[in-house]
Amino acid sequence: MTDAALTTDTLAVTYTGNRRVEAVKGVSLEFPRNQLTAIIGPSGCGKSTLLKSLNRLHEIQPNVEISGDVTLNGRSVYDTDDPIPEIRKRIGYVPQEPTPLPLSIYENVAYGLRIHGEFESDADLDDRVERYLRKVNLWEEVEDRLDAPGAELSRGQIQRLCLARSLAVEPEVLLCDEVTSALDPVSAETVEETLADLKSEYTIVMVTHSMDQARRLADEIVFLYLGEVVETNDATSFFENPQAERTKEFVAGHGVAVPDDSDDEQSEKPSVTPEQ
Ligand SMILES: Nc1ncnc2c1ncn2[C@@H]1O[C@H](COP(=O)(O)OP(=O)(O)OP(=O)(O)O)[C@@H](O)[C@H]1O
Repeated sequence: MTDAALTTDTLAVTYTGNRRVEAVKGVSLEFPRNQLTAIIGPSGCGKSTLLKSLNRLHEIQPNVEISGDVTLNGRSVYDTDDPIPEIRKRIGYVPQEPTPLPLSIYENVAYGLRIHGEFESDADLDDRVERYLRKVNLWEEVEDRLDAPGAELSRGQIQRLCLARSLAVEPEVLLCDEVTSALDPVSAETVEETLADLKSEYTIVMVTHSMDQARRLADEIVFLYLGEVVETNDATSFFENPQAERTKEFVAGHGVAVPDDSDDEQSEKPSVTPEQ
């Protein structure tokens, strides 16, 4: 049986604004411990919505309904009295856009540790900041300018700084939402190399548009289509021996886009009904 750090049980997410959109439709998944799982699928299939619902990040926007559950190391993420910041500490999130805090390089990493009071002395804080900058392969590039603003770094360096900030509070799971797609190819490669180094030590769930990146990095693949899981498998089996017809088409590079609403009334798209 899989040793799963994170599981979902018939998790469903519906946007209830001007129109109802069933973005994630009753998804049950297991994310294995200390492995990198890539969530892939065509644009609009619900990848980001699924990722954000894993640590309740979607709750920062109005008009979202959720049912089902997420379990982190045996404890419900939804049916709990734990404060949401505590949940998001245990399940970290790195967004697509590299976003430094308006603080120094050092303080960007120290930030969460200071908030959660998780250091014993200044020397301990220094050690932790260095440890996590090393983990993301950034220490040697910044050790002589730790007091400089984080925003002065290159975008690839900032994204690694954001990874260090997330890792410093020792999350049980790390969510990565297209973390290389806003970067130039060289920066994207350095961030990808960092994820490759981290993945045996952390449970990582990553959304990516890049099949090549999923092939290079992922241990496990979840293929979503129209808010449902079409296929999930270890990466080698998924790419070399896809089972579902939809997966075969997707892997072969076909059927990539969810049809546009305006093209065809009968076309497949996330279930949308007008607001009552
Ligand atoms: N805040 C929102 N309000 C209403 N509908 C939304 C909202 N966010 C996403 N959606 C809809 O939910 C569906 C899933 O969107 P989501 O962003 O999760 O897909 P995705 O697979 O991550 O897309 P992409 O690959 O383009 O980033 C889409 O139909 C989208 O239009």
